[in-house]
Amino acid sequence: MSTVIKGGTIVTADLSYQADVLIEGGRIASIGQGLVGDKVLDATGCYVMPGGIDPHTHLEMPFMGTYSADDFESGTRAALAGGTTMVVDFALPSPGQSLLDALKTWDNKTARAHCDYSFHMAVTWWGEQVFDEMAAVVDRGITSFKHFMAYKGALMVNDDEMFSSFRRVGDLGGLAMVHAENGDIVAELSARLLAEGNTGPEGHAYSRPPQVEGEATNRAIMIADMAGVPLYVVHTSCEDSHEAIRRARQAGKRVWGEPLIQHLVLDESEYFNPDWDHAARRVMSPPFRDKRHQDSLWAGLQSGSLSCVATDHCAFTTEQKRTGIGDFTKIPNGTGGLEDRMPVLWTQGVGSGRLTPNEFVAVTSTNIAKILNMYPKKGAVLVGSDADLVVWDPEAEKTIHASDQQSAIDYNVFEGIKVKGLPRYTLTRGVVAVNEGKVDSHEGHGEFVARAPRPAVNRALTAWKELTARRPVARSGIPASGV
Ligand SMILES: NC(=O)NCCC(=O)O
Ligand SMILES: [Zn+2]
Ligand SMILES: [Zn+2]
Repeated sequence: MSTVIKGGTIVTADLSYQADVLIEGGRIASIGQGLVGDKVLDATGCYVMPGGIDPHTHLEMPFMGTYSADDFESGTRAALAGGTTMVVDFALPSPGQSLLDALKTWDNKTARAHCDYSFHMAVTWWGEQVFDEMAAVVDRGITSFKHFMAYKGALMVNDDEMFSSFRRVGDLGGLAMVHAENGDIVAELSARLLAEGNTGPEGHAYSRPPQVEGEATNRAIMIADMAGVPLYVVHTSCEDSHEAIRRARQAGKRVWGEPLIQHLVLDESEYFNPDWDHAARRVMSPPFRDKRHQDSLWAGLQSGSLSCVATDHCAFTTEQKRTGIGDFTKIPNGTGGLEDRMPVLWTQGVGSGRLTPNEFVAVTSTNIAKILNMYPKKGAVLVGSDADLVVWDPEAEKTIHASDQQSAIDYNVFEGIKVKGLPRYTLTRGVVAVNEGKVDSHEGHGEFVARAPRPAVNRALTAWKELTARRPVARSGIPASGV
């Protein structure tokens, strides 16, 4: 059966034009005028865009003694409700665990996924086994490797481990990723704050000032440069980190930065709320910042120095957050946003004139599809691309309330925010998952998306490194090695 989307304006990262889209077998079969299909979706007054891709989620993630509350069922349902048609989650070996065992665990979480998904692999420890298994992970279609520079004593890796891992990622044609915060300093500041009686959720923000992020971002950039590997910096939250990324890009380094929708629109005043639950529900790393940092992130999206907007969706219930009463370091870190990323970014970005509709598509879908080497299967409206599409009604409005969200948690950090711009239809590989604004998605429809290495960038970096490498000076009569 074929489906035709009629009467809309196609909006991609580089073009806007009026055309119908014909879908057959889950893919875009034709784009043009007057197309005919078995089923018709009316897109009059709407934009037809590539579905969103969220490159940063933690569904059913074991973390800080518990599991994040949204799994691949509720998480991907929430994604589709908000116009996101693919998520990329993190397979997370515990320190000492085989990467391939961790991958099996993550494979087993996905049976009920409503939309397509892929994985990044986290490198949480280093050794010969990790070195060897990374090749098998790449063969499985997972080519991006995340390193935590924070969470000391749990997930954090040190500089020597990161350098070894980055070099291996480079050789395999992969992408290095970092959670950039100086974990040693965070641990020191946390201990001092607790000793001084600063035990509330605001202590979390005080323990992670922008400097810890700026320092770690710059360090990761320099280590990646020395290793000859491209680098993706997740949840860039502040000018200090953005500045390091901007400078690196101006110097020709292959570095990308990812702000979160939370950091773009929510600020640190949330942590000063006298209601403990309110503040703790917003505890995440890095924490929310002030307006100066938010302006920097928006400017980065506008100018291209920041590339993708994600959610880092890692949702915990109020009950789970309360583990940290009396000690902020025990509050599970993470917030939700999968259902809200696209409508909130559209409203506060396109609605305010800070982003064009084309830039919106670039930062929610196309850029990451290219960075993760799945373009134009994903992130495009082209003949042959997967029909992961959102028919976006720029006039549809709602106020965000936890009471009508898909996520399993009991609150929403965007509660009360008004959005204008919502999906009329969301299609996942041609199957309608949001119909006339109502969620009607299909458990188990989601498939794993394997990604091939992208050796061209890595080869270019390696070739340049080799060409410019420091070499021994040949001296007549003096042997290179001692006698
Ligand atoms: N960001 C956060 O606070 N929780 C999820 C894990 C991570 O990305 O650091
Ligand atoms: Zn992180
Ligand atoms: Zn994360």
